[in-house]
Amino acid sequence: MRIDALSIFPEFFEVLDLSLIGKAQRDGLLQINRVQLRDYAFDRHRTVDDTPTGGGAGMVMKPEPWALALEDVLASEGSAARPTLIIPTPSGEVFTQAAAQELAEHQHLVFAPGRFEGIDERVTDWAAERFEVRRLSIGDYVLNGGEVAVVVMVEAITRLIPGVIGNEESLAEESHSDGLLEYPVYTKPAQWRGRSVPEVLLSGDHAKIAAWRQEQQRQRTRQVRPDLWDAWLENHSADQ
Ligand SMILES: Nc1ccc2ncsc2c1
Repeated sequence: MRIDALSIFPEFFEVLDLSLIGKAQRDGLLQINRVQLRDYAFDRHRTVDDTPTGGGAGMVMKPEPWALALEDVLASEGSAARPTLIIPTPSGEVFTQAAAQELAEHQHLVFAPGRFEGIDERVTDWAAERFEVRRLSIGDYVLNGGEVAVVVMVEAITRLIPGVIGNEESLAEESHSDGLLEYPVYTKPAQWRGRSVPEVLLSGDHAKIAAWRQEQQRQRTRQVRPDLWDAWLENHSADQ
């Protein structure tokens, strides 16, 4: 997979050179290009924003630097396939594990995180003629920009690429991978500050342990995320 991450603060993406995502790049499973948007602003101050047309507070990101940067990405695109342009925005569809799993199948993802009050809307319309455009939100709260959302989405997506995390089996048992929250985990010592590991986990009975873990997932999901629990029940009504 190739990823292009465009921003006026590309330093945010240096964290992706760490740990498993960094190793995946070194192993050739992944290529992440960081692009400085200001390299596509050619006035003396390399301006990327301007006042909102129609008035209002703050500043809006100018369209031209984005179009020039995205055209360079397209020019360097090796395959005939249209790259997927992900615009992180609080007004987008919610990014979920299902979205991460779908996007992990794509060969080329381009991220265009805005700052200020957002990017001139015409960039989205222009890009839709050249990319598959997805406007995605990581949740309902206020951020100063989309760069941290890019880091969240890149980690969630790229960890699903075969070979990126050593233990592929663990993927199947994680929160949201099967629609349920994950079960509680324990390790040694069996007794810690007066607290014991659940007996069943010491039984060696793998069937009992699996059943206990499944029940823990269901209880935790029902208590903490009734929305997920209702969806899970709907999808598993035949099992009940
Ligand atoms: N404020 C805010 C909230 C969610 C979100 N997702 C992608 S960019 C963004 C910005």
